[in-house]
Amino acid sequence: MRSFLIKTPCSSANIGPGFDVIGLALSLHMELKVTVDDSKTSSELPLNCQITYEDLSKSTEQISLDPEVNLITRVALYVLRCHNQRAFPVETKVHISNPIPLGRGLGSSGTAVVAGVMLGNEVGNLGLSKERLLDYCLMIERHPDNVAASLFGGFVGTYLNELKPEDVARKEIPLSEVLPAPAGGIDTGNKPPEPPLGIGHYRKFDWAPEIKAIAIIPDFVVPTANARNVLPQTYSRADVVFNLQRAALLPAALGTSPPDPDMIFLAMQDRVHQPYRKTLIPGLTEILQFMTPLTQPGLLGICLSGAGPTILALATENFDQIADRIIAQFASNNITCQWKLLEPAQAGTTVTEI
Ligand SMILES: Nc1ncnc2c1ncn2[C@@H]1O[C@H](COP(=O)(O)OP(=O)(O)O)[C@@H](O)[C@H]1O
Ligand SMILES: N[C@@H](CCOP(=O)(O)O)C(=O)O
Repeated sequence: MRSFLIKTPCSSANIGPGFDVIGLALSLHMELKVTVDDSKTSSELPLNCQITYEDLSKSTEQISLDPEVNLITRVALYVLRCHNQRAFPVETKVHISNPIPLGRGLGSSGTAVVAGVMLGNEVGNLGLSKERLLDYCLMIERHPDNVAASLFGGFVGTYLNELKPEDVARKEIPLSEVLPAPAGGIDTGNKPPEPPLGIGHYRKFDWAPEIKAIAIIPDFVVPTANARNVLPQTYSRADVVFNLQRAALLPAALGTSPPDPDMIFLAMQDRVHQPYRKTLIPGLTEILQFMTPLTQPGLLGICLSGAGPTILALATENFDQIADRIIAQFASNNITCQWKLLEPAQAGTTVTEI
């Protein structure tokens, strides 16, 4: 019998100008308690796997307990099947405790994908490195900012490699072939497409220890796919240059101690995704405009977290007042919120024997 714990932090992607590039792992962790009972020789469980789910975030969405449907186990099966293992080992039990709210811009799906690749790697005894597991994540999540933060931890800058034409084609295989629709318990025997080597890479940046992250989480869902559909296909040169200037400053601004509020506030401005997502998030325009380090002592910068609707405010003090002002702005649009004071989660995803 083997028992182990997989702990994966949530993420806040983009941090203003770093759309699909910059990510920050935060101290809200999903945990998977896994047991593999190898004293048994066969199992009645579908795909030899039993899932239990503890929702600590009070989300309204029901998470499937079918291992062929649940995102975490589906991703684990993808990794296993790439290595000629068709099902979980007899007999696998996975208990998921999840405090990360779903569809709010705190990387719940990226966290699930990262936990899933880790689960496949561990139960299959595959011995894949985290760097290789990032390739598997990218076959599913497609942008590296949130998954790299959840996998490696901390404040990261990410990029995708220029791949050879045949590898580009493999990387762009439709998601329906990577994670095929559930086959109703019937094993189709198909081997899924393996990721090309070295799709995605990351670099960790410093983070000034004084800086804390306030996450203001509205009580409504914005699916990331919808928030990507409202973005334009092309941008003006002026808007691209505006974001490049700020993204180049951001790591130095957030890594320097003591933090310079004016520099950070400027470095967190964005013209690539936030202006377009305002249509999905009532009050976002006002929230991004009405608070500055001058009007709000302690505030350093403010942005949309991931694809939203969560707002991320970085600050050194007066956390309650900053959160209260943002919550009041949402309340004027009849939207209620919860908020959390978080810190960077430097360790990323960990596996501990228990
Ligand atoms: N722990 C989980 N287990 C299974 N599915 C999950 C889990 N977390 C997220 N998901 C799936 O991901 C969806 C949310 O993904 P997405 O729209 O990208 O929002 P987010 O900004 O939270 O990542 C959920 O609706 C759910 O289908
Ligand atoms: N760069 C992506 C990040 C999505 O993050 P999530 O937390 O909303 O899943 C984007 O902005 O679309």
